[in-house]
Order: sequence, then structure tokens, then C-alpha cells
Amino acid sequence: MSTVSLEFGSTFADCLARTVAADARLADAAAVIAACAEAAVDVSEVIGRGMLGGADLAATGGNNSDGDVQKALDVLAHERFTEALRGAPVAVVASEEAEGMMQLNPGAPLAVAIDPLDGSSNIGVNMAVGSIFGIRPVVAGEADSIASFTTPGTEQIAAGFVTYGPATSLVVTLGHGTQIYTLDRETRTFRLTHPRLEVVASAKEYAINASNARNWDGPVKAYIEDCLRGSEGPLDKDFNMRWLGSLVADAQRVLLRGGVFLYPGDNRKGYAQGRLRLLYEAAPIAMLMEQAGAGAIDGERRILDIGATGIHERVPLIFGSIDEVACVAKYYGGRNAAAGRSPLFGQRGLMRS
Ligand SMILES: O=P(O)(O)OC[C@H]1O[C@](O)(COP(=O)(O)O)[C@@H](O)[C@@H]1O
Ligand SMILES: [Mg+2]
Ligand SMILES: [Mg+2]
Repeated sequence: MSTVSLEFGSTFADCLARTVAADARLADAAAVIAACAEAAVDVSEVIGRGMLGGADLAATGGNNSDGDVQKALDVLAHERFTEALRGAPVAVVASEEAEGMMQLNPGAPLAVAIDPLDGSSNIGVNMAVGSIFGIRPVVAGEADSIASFTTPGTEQIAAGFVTYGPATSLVVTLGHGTQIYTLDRETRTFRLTHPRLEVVASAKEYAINASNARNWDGPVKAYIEDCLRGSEGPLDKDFNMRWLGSLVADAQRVLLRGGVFLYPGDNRKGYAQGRLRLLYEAAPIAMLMEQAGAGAIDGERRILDIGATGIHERVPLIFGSIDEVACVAKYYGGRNAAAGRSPLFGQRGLMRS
């Protein structure tokens, strides 16, 4: 969206229209994001009413694709987003809450990966949760196969997430910078509040679930140990720690004030690749980060270069301020041993697609 000037306070619809006027190729992706925004307004209202809405949103039901217990809000958000996407140019959807791919509109040009409700452990305790989506082209003639989802994240045309927090935010990129829109509850309209995010290169805040410390992989253990040593250790600065337990909320904080987020692989059964899913968590967040001048890696590889082999595949995820991500990469050694000087990290712009 950098090619058009988007003004603070403009409606989301107006910004999308201006963007499409500048680049007609984005029309379909814009229609999909508009559909996601409509669904998000409804989900936001349901969450905002809490227990007064007449249903316990944290009530548990079956299990999802990953074996996680599904809560009522997981299912409600999945159904509302799927319904919205059915009215958009979307051929196929991969959702965290559905085992297989969902065929929507045969012949439509786009494939969408969604996490309808992110941060499920925070449902029912009045904490921020969210929705995440990544939009890709359907690989020609392959709408019925997984092919549209196995291409690397660089193929994403657009990505975004919603944070249902004290305010409801829509964070989006169509490949020209990352913007944040805030929901005006009176008019049920998103308005532009952050026209162009630029994540600070260096920061002193990290986010990690420290209860897994004994199980982390070696490089992350060493990095966090050095963070804890603060100005008395090799990193030579004192850190603060924040962990919200909702990827979207942690990602929004990183976008707005920098820092680094880590969900590494660990020794727990089933956690060799961490907890977060490549298609509908890591890849969209990585695109939003890179479009804001930040970075996202799995330790050794750029997240956006990784192709999935299954729709629910997990990936270790480290993202945030570019210098901090480069610093973590050094702990992983390998081809990014000299990350601070490597072409991948040497210039902020090279992390962008
Ligand atoms: O169980 P942990 O280690 O706290 O995991 C927290 C992470 O899991 C997630 O809740 C996973 O997402 P879902 O709630 O969509 O499954 C992330 O939002 C969050 O960062
Ligand atoms: Mg999630
Ligand atoms: Mg989820």
C-alpha cells in the first residue's frame, strides 16, 4: 500500500479501494481481506459481550486437527470466517479447525490459510485472542490438491491478523508495507491508525514460554541464558520479558515497540518443531514482520522460504526486531553464524520479499 497515500482515520474500505486503484492485480486479495474484516467485526462483538452473550465461549467440545481441545469460540470463529470466505474469490481453505482442506468456490483464484481463533487458552479469561490469515494464489489446475499450500510463504499475496483486545485491531499487508486499522465499534468500521509500521531494529524485550526452558533446544537455551545475564553478559544490555500466550497479541506488541518472540522446537513429545503452524501462523506473521522491516526465521532459515508438506505442519518461529533476530540466528550457528554480517541480515531491506 506504499504506492498510494493512505491517511490516518481513513476507512478500511477506502484504503482497499485506493490500493486496488493503484494495482488492479490486488483486487481479489482485497476482496478476501474485506470478507475477513466483516467476519472479524462479528467475532469481536461476540467476544465483547462475554458471558452476557448467553453462551460460555470457553465451553469445550471435540478436538481439532492438532489434537487440541476445541472451545465454543474456536468453532464459532471457524464457521463465521468460512462463511465470509465463501462469499469471496476463494477456491480452497486450510483452517486449523478442519482436518482437511475445504473446497469453497471452484475456479476461484485464491487459497486461504486461517487460524480462526488464535490464543485459545485465553478464551474465557478476558484476555486478548485473535484470528490469522494468509492469502495465496491457487496453483493452476491444482485447486483440489495441496499444491497451493506447499509453495513457500513468499508466494503469499497478502496476510493479516486481528487482535480482539482492549481495542480490536486489523493488521494487514498486501505486500507494500504493514498497516494497522482499529475497529470503530459505533460504525462497525475499521479505520487506519498506523499507516506504515517500522519495527525498531534493536530492542530489549523478549517473549518466550519460560516454563519449557528445560526442554528448549541448545541455541535458545544459550540465548535466553545470556538475556538473563543482562548487562553483565555478552549481550551487554538488560532485558524485560513479556509473554501474553496469544501469538497475535505478542506479534502486535513486537510490531509496535520491537523485541523478539521465540517459540522454538523442544524435547517434549510432538514439539520437535515447536507449537506454531507454518501455513496459518508463522507464514502470515513473517510476511507482516518483513513488510514492517522486521525478520522471521526458524533458527536457520527464513520462514518465508519454507514450503509446507502438510496443511497443519509446525515450524519453530523466531521473529521481531531485525538485530535481535540476527543475534538469535548467531546462536544457531550454521549458515547464519555471522548473521550480523550475512547478506540475509546485513541490510534490513533484504529480509523483505
Ligand atoms: O501453550 P503455550 O506454550 O503457552 O502456547 C501458546 C501459543 O499457542 C497458541 O495459542 C497457538 O494458537 P492456537 O490457540 O490457535 O492453537 C499461540 O497463540 C500462542 O503463542
Ligand atoms: Mg494460533
Ligand atoms: Mg487457533
